Amino acid sequence: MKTNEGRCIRLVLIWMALVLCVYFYDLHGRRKSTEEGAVPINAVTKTSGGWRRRDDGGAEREHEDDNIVIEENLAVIKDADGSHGNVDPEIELQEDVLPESLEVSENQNDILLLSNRNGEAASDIHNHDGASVDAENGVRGIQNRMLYFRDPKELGKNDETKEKGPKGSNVNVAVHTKSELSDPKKSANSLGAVARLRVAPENISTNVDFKTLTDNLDPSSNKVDEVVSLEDGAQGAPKGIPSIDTVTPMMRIRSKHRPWTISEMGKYSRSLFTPPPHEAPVQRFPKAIIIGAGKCGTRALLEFLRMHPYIAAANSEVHFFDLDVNFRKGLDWYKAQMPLSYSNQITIEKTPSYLWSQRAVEEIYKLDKKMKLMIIIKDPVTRAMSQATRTKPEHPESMFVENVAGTLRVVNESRTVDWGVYVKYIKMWLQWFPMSQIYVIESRQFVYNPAAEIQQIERFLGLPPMITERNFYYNRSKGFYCMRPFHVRTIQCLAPGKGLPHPTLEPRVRDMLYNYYHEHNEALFNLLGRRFEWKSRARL
Ligand SMILES: Nc1ncnc2c1ncn2[C@@H]1O[C@H](COP(=O)(O)OS(=O)(=O)O)[C@@H](OP(=O)(O)O)[C@H]1O
Repeated sequence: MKTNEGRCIRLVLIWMALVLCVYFYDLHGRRKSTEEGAVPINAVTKTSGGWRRRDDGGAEREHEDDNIVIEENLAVIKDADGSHGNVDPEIELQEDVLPESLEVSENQNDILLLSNRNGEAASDIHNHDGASVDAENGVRGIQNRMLYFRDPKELGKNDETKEKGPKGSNVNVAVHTKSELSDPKKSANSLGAVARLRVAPENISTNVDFKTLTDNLDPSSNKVDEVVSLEDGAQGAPKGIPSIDTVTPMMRIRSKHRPWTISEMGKYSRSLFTPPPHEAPVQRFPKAIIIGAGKCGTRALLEFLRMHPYIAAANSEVHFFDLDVNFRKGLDWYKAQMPLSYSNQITIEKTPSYLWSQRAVEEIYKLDKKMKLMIIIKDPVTRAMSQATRTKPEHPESMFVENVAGTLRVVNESRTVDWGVYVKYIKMWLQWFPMSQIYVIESRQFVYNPAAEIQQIERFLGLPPMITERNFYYNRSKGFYCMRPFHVRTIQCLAPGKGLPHPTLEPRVRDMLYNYYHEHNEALFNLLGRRFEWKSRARL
């Protein structure tokens, strides 16, 4: 009897101890999640001055000074400067690089979509037709932005693929450009292009951070299982590859820091974006285009605008209207370059050389008389220098002046010089479009205060005002603002190739250029009805 009683008491005590453990564990967990600042997504609403958060008891709290970053299904509260919490080190957005981070998601397809750091599909990086790939080691080809791997059901069926393992194992993929492959040094160093894909078990979605992985990979240790060579300019995919429509997707790889995708926008917060009910997203022609000017900040402008949930922006420069090779492909091809969008979004693209193309003016007008056009311009001498910096001539002066019979003259027929005569080109557009459809931004204003400029563009495009200073982060070492999009917790800066120091130009040549541009700039200020603080005529 006594033993039974004792047993009962012991059981009760164990039960109580268990209850207490669960209670403290739960309490600790809750506290931890509050300390980390993560709350369910449906508990936060965006307000004009910040965020409103509803706590468990239903009480509402304003977070004016805090920055709430929407992550997968949580809203993470951070200090206003973004320093609190786990903000990743800066992530560079690169224009012409290979995948930075890949995600394998879902379980029923045999398609891999490779994106670069901009979220651009691999085939887009090199050409718009798709690129051929090394068909060995399970890689079947690339088509319509999709890279096809051997059906994982086949993995393990022969020696070649066995080591890659069945579902749930890791596969390392190296993606190289053709030029990288032909240069052994570059190839060895191109670990930046290696990523490990997880052949996902059911419904597991894995984020693979490219940078972290590459740190762990040793090029000499032959750890790469797949080598994908993207041939520049190669046409189409190997035969026999089913089209996207006929293949059930099994794995989709996408850039972790890729731009906002529409299917996610509504999911994150309906206060940020609400797709029209019962509507499937489709590709549409742009309603607004950044037409130029090259080297004046067009990429920054596009990426900053892309943060707006009601904007769907094409990733790469499309070059449809200016390049014969693309123009010949027709408007269907053009539309196919556009991202999926809902009818309440505005599709935009940027191709900085449209500004200088007569055909672009006429064809864009034919496509849509109501097209909104955005032009960002900078001091033309700085623009010319920016262009010269990219081509790295030993004597940049040779790009601007020539010696004719012992006298120096500005080579005004050279494109580097001529493209800075903005007034001539804006007038060309004005022959077809009214000024009310053309928005001109001055690059320096944009560099110093991007939020204010983007807010004006929101008005120009008729978009709900959403972008604020909170979406920007000033990077002192770069001297530029970087982005803090709504939906990712990283700060995103433009590629390091932007903002490189310009070579010094011989003062005499620089002054000649300023003198050359003087009257054109004056004509531009008259046309626009405002002046920019550009250096004026120099004394020679
Ligand atoms: N936020 C931010 N981050 C980085 N760079 C910025 C930014 N805003 C403007 N810029 C300026 O953009 C210049 C490059 O212009 P584009 O993007 O139009 O170049 S391109 O025509 O697409 O090649 C580039 O010119 P350079 O300084 O000569 O590289 C930058 O000055």
